[in-house]
Amino acid sequence: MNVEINDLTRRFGRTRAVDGVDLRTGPGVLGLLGPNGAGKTSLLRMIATVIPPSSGTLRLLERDPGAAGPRREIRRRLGYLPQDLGYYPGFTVVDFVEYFALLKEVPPARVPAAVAAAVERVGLGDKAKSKLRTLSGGMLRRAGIAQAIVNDPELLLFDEPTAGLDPEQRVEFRTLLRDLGTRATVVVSTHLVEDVGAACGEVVLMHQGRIAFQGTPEQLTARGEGHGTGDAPLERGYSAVLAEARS
Ligand SMILES: Nc1ncnc2c1ncn2[C@@H]1O[C@H](COP(=O)(O)OP(=O)(O)OP(=O)(O)O)[C@@H](O)[C@H]1O
Repeated sequence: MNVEINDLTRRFGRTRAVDGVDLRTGPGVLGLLGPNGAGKTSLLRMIATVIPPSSGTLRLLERDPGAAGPRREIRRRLGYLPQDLGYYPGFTVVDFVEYFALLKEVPPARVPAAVAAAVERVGLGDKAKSKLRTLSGGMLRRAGIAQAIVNDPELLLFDEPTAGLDPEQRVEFRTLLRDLGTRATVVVSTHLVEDVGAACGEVVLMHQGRIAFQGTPEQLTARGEGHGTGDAPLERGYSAVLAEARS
């Protein structure tokens, strides 16, 4: 199992952003759904080793991120696209992705090819030498995806990766997700249930810091049959589960 989480809780003052979550997952694409404030970002940040849990246990890539040595190794082998990634405006796309490759300790001799491959994979080959300040929001998001995949990670965490992408790019990104999920564990937080239907083998729906549903997209769809509101079957499943969690 690449991710093993037991009774994980993260508090911010009196708020329990994540409240007793259990989750185990191996290779494949896992979609993380839930309304604003459900705890998706907080859960991803703990898995990304950016914030520690308040309580509970977390094992990543068979290692304990609470200890400095294993945490460093986990960080070398993971990729993370946060919701609001900072960009140095004067960097080119290549400078930016290369910077992350070096942070992740990709062997220097392999960096140029790894950077070129990541930039191509997100469709930014023709913008490789462009300064970040000249890119559109969607292109910046793709540069962010490139930095997350540059080290060929075994654990990939995307926080709302399709926000700002145009429809064609979103479709291409879903193809990339499916491809990445054949080898890595990919956890993707999104508000777009279409992303989940198209790219995820498994879905977790969070509500108030807890897991309200875990299963396949088909199982979530089944929860909406006959009730639930929404234009698409998955949306009806989503709303039916949330309505039940709130009642
Ligand atoms: N650094 C923080 N300090 C204080 N409260 C926080 C912090 N981060 C998150 N929270 C709170 O924790 C709860 C969960 O937030 P989180 O960002 O994890 O949810 P989310 O599901 O990612 O939401 P969204 O869909 O809006 O991105 C919210 O009530 C939020 O206000």
